[in-house]
Amino acid sequence: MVSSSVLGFPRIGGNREVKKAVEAYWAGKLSAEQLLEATAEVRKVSWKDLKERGVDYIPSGEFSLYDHVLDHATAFNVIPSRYLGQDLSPLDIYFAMGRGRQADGVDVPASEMKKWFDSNYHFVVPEFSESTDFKLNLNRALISYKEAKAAGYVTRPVVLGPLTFLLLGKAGKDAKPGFEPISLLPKLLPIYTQLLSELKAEGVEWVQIDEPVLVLDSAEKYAAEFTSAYNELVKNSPKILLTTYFGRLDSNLKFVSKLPVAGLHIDLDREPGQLDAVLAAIKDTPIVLSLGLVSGRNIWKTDFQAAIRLAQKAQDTLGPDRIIIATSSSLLHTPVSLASEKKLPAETKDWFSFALEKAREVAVIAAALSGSQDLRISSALEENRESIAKRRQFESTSDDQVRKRVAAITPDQLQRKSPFSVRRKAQQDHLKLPKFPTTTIGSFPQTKEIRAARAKFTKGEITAEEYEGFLKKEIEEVVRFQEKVGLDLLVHGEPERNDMVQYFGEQLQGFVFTQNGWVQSYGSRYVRPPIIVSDVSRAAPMTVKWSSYAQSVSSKPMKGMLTGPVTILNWSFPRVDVSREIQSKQLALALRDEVIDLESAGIQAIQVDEPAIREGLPLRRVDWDNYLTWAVDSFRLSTAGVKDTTQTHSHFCYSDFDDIFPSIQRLDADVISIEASKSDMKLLSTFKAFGYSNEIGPGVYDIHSPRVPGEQEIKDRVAAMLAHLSEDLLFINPDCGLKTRGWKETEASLKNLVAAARWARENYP
Ligand code: MET
Ligand SMILES: [Zn+2]
Repeated sequence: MVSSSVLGFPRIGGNREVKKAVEAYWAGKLSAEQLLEATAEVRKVSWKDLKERGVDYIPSGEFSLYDHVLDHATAFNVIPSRYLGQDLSPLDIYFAMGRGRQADGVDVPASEMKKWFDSNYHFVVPEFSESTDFKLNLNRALISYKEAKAAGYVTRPVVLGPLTFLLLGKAGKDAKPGFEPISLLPKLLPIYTQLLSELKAEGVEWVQIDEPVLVLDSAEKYAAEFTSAYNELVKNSPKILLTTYFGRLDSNLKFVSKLPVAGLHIDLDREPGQLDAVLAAIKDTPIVLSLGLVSGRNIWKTDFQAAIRLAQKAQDTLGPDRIIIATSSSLLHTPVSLASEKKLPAETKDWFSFALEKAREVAVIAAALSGSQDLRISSALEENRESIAKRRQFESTSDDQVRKRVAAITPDQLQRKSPFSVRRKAQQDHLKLPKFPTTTIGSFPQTKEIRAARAKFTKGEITAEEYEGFLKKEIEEVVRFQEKVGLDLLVHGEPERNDMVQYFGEQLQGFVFTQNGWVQSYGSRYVRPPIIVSDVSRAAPMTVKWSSYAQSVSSKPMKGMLTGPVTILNWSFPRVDVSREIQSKQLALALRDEVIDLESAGIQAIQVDEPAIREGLPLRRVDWDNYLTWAVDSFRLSTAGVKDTTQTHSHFCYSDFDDIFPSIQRLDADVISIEASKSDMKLLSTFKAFGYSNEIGPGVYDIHSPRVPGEQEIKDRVAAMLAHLSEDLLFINPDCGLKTRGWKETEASLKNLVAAARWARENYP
């Protein structure tokens, strides 16, 4: 019999119960017991839902109040000393690590977060050192297994693998120079052995051990460590399902197929091409293969016929008892259920599958492969065939205008009229910015009033005219504020935006939106990614009204503000019937028209933000060039249509550029702003080493904290920057938008920033 499985489930709860309970606990409105009760209920419902949909292997232990890597670290006693000795409960230590804590005399910043592979989910980076004292504080896998069993469900516990745990971690502050977390493997394995043997003693049949690092190039270096670790772990353990996802095993398959594990999971949604190689490598072993056919990363209904075709191949080679039909990864990256979408047209809704619908999909595919005669299965297959056919038909109805336009893109459309040196002169004459120009990254505080007005407008409680009047008043106030503080290049402040991607998605053709399609970004922060369903085009100008209004009330130059094509694509659920490259170029053309319209409306500087360009980088290095080529071309396509006198800007809120530096240069933006306030100035020497020639504003202070940077502190930063960068190229700005800040600290910080710029003008004339 072919069986079915789900690798992990969203944690938010069907009605955001977990998010609400966690935030209520933080606000002191819920006790720890009440929090745990509320979340236990959500887990119980998830198990029941998965069971009812016919899933054979139901996960447990992957639920989290904040982040599963943080769960794992605290359970294994990997807790930096700064969080200890403050009289905090284990739960509060856990949250302090995730989000920092500033209360009752305790003041500790949060641990670093990083993006989980190429997703928009952030995990808390574990910190290791020679003195890390691994202990099993909590066998979460065992506890959750028992919890599920008591509720009547037999589950397959999920555990983060030892290699992934160490390789995703970093050296803590107390580590000696040159320390590498992987050196702790021998010390760590006994703890895993303890965990696994306790599971075995409890009668657990299978355990899912996640080792997603196996889809990275870097895993190849650790073949010996993987081999010795798993040889050790299998000695006293339930059957191990070694789980990989988000990519392909490639050359790592050589050693992975020889590991003594009972099962292997591969992602066939992302990388269907790896199936043949994997089958060849494991066919003479006893390994059970879990086929990740139902996407854990996107929301499209699975094409059963295509999935069955692929699975049949595996079944022919391995036999029905050695295959499992599974989601490609945890369903963490998808919303809970389509059932709560009341506004999507039925036809559109029929294209999608969220977590619960996906759970049914794995069960149906498995039953079909087992030759089930159940009428419900045959009718599910039939419905799926019809639905997919309808979707294919819809997908084939293209917007020919848009497609032709993409096909007709010429190299000169990617090229500004003159080289930077010529443009720079033209822009100096045109914009007349002083030396060390001051500017901001776009947004100003999104106040309660702004959010309330937006909510009223959405609910129809105020008219479009009233809402527009409100926004114009906001814009004018923000402009007056910037004039008063003395900034040089102004912005309109973005009060109209609900979100930097959603706002544009809502105005473009080709997107649809969910009411309840929440996906975890980090901790209790969830986003609702728009879904791209068809060819993208711009029906009408999107921001021209706001920017030109802002310009009309000031004599200082105004910077237009757009989100870039690659960022809109990476923060949406993309289509799967056309490539990401095509979608990105369609977006780029729509933005190109907007950029040209802004210019025609008298806007002399235009910023196109691309904060997501780096996270979209493929996991395998061989795939980088292709991605970077179309990503950079898309940015150029959106910005290169303007005159030499118009200054283009771009913004990235990170500083990890070493790997992609030539691509940043190739964007050929006149000015870029980057996050350099938290990193040291080493970054800037990279710019110097690569001979970066255009203008640049490395953030002079960190906007992620309410702390006001002193005037002297900013002067010192500017001076340090000038040791690396030419004084003619330096812009002075914060390191990201100010939307999450309050007005008080914004005013104080920007005054100091302007004072520092004035000081620089006097001291570096
Ligand atoms: C995450 S980058 C944000 C850029 C945007 N223009 C803002 O200021 O909010
Ligand atoms: Zn930013």
